[in-house]
Amino acid sequence: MSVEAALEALLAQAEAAPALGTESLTLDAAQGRVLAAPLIAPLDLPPWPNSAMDGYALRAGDLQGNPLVVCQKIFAGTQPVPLQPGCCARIFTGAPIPEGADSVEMQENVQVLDDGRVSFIEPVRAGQHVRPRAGEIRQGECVLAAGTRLGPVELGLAASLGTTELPVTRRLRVALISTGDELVEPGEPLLAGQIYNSNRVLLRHWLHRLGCEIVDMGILPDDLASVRQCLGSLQQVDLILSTGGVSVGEADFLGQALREGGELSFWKLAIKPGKPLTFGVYNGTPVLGLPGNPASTLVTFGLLARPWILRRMGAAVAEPMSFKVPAGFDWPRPGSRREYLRARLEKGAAVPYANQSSSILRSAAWADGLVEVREHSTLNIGDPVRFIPFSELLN
Ligand SMILES: Nc1nc2c(c(=O)[nH]1)N[C@H]1C(S)=C(S)[C@@H](COP(=O)(O)OP(=O)(O)OC[C@H]3O[C@@H](n4cnc5c(N)ncnc54)[C@H](O)[C@@H]3O)O[C@H]1N2
Ligand code: MOO
Ligand SMILES: [Mg+2]
Repeated sequence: MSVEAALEALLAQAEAAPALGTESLTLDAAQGRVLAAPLIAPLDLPPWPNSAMDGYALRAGDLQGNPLVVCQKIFAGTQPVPLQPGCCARIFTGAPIPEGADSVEMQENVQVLDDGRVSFIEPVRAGQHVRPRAGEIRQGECVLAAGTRLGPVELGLAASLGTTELPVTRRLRVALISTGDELVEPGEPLLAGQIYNSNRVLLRHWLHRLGCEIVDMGILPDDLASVRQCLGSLQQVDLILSTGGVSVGEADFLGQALREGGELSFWKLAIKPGKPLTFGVYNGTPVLGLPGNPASTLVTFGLLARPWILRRMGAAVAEPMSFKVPAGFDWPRPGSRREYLRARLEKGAAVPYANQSSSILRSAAWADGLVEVREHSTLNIGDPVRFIPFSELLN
């Protein structure tokens, strides 16, 4: 199955699922969540015209080349009085423009005369350096569309409108399972033949960044009964996410558990790393079985699980932004699978980590992102390749 077909099937399944409930959260609690309804501006922004500069507010038409009398001083946070003809006002950035004024001149372009009047060195264009009422946002406008992921900027914008709470989709409940008799948790002694469970920490943090609630099932032993018992026990979750045990080994049980007790939707993609990715349903709960190799876990989670999770939570944009960069390598022997190399951007070109073995997580720590190398196609140095920055994938 191609990467595109798998992604399409996953997104279709996410969209067909019953919509998640919503909840109202304070701006502080809403970080990383998905807006469940459009944010409509409750007021004009700015609510009243204010000065963009430290200088003098005036009516541009008053300037017939003669100096103006400074009749008031307006600090930000104070209220001005209407401007009389022949007057101008000393004004500071952010302060309200007095009624009757239509422009502001910077103090650098004004000469203060001995008698306190000011003469304007430069011609003044009506409207200059004034931030008009509703110049940024008009009351009733849709400021953030439903499906927007709420980060610092979106939350700041909501605050600028006086919003204290936002409607967001509830957290997706994701059961996280690490399979493998060889696994132990960091902190335990490493006995012969054991390795530390890194996928669990990788995915816990990643799921947390995506706004998910984690039901951590820890490590499952490699036996069918344990896998089926665990899958069967998970009723109240939106997704079962497992790592390991999805290839063709005699200790790989996830596929069998799905075939016997649930539904195996698809298995094996034309992707490297991540070929044995498995997707199915068990007792009505979607099950995503990621490969155990940590780099495979990372690539399949980033490119396939993450879009499913975001779409399931109602995010308008589920897929990461990517862009073309010149390949800093050649690729004379293409394979039959789409490859995602962990690569750095060096002098604007994509340079892959020396060892692309899918068990090497450190390649991702070293890299800036993934370079997509298409199946069956050779590459010469300098050819454009699609680059997906980790800054996109990991958030
Ligand atoms: N004869 C074949 N063997 C394999 C094939 C194949 O097509 N023919 N596929 C290979 C590919 S591709 C991948 S990817 C791996 C995936 O195998 P599994 O998903 O079954 O993963 P495991 O066998 O359970 O583990 C693979 C590897 O990763 C280590 N691992 C597992 N879980 C963790 C974890 N939580 N933290 C850190 N490391 C983990 C595990 O010790 C193994 O070394 O199959 C290939 N085999
Ligand atoms: O698909 Mo695997 O991750 O190539 O080793
Ligand atoms: Mg295996």
